[in-house]
Amino acid sequence: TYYGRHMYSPHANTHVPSHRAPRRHTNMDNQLPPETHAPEVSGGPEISGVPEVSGALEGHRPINASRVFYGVMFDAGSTGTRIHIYKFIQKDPVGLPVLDNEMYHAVKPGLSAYADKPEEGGETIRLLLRVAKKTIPKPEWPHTPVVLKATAGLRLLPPEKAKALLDEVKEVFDESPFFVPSDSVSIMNGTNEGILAWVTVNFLTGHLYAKTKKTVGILDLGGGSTQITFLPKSKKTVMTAPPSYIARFDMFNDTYELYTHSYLGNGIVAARLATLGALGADGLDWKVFTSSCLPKKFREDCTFGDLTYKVSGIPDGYAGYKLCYHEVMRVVKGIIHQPFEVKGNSVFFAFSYYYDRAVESGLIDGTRGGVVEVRDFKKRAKEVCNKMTKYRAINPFLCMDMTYITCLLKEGFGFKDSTVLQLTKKVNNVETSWALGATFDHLHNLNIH
Ligand SMILES: Nc1nc2c(ncn2[C@@H]2O[C@H](COP(=O)(O)OP(=O)(O)O)[C@@H](O)[C@H]2O)c(=O)[nH]1
Repeated sequence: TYYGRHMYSPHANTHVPSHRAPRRHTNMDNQLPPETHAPEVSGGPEISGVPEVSGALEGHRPINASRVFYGVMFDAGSTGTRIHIYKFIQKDPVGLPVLDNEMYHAVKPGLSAYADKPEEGGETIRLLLRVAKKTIPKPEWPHTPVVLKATAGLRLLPPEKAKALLDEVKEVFDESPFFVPSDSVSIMNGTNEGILAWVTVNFLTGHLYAKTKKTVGILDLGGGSTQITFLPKSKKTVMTAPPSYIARFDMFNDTYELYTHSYLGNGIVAARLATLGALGADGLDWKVFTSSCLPKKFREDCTFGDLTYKVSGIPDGYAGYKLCYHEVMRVVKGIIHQPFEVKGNSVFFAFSYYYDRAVESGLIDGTRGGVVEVRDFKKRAKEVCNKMTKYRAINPFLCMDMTYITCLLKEGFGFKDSTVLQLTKKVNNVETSWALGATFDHLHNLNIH
């Protein structure tokens, strides 16, 4: 539970009147369910978004009663679809709600695998909505917003196929008993994906309340794209970054200026195919794509998005870390921008596939996560690549993935060997993902510009 420390606000309830109303944003959905849609609270603290909900309920509930409400966020990723059901408690009508807990469930493959059969894709959403029905009490269904945001998988599909999938999801939502805001189903842009994951992690770690402006950076490695986001300490980082890598947004009465970028095609699965020279290639029916990053006798069909590729090791050639590093470089060199200050001593939280691969290779414990340095990924990558048969049963791509992660961190972002990575799946039992930040955005008017 998140009483006290995990309030929305850096000031908690007592300082609420010092809040000005966050500016209403234009680019993201922000509506309240029908019965709870309140007029601006007049005379009270000027807060828009969630606190209005409580204002609306004053008429038919005792003023001091705690109210519980829910938010449902779907993460339609390239490798899977996940549902996050958040339960919030509104302790008093004018105070800020508190995140009580999260229910999480995931299915594979992702929506993009259903590019040619959207109805079947919609079925996976129906399945996940059943989890929401089991978790959320029936009387709350009509007040509970359901929102789906898609990431790299749908960004990479031809627009008409992506649209057919989103239309199907919207139909499934409309048939459900939940509240469906307009624009409830969309493809999220990479900048928001980075910002919202940063918001989640800094909220859960308590950095958003501390007035110190001390925050942590985040590294998110998906199947199709990868994101880096941090609050620059040095003006030079901002000045030397490509302008589109600097994003400003308002939250809790503060304006933040973040360095953030999402590299489409640099997620771990897309990077595998690019390393193999298979992304964008023709002749997929007959070509076999080979790599020295794979066990020599390995051969498999790999599906990503709506395409299938034949891949294999090099049966009578060499395999190992050095050759593999050379191969993965083609996915990194000249593509990834090195921010000025990552050579410093900042701490980054790394999750998603950074976490999964660290577990598979034995770098960290699968339940507790852990702290590693960039050099640990490199050392373990070498071990995995030089003992491919040992790790083959766990994951035949482990050498390629670990080598890619090492290359991305060092050659790509330019991290030092000694840079500390906090590998985290959950903070206080809540998943580290952009989904919580996106739910806040929906409920609370983050203003991203
Ligand atoms: N534990 C956990 N893992 C997540 C969550 N969201 C995404 N992931 C992980 O993120 C990785 C896949 O990213 P995905 O969304 O498919 O790729 P993208 O489309 O490129 O962003 C996998 O390692 C997932 O297990 C989450 O909420 N919790």
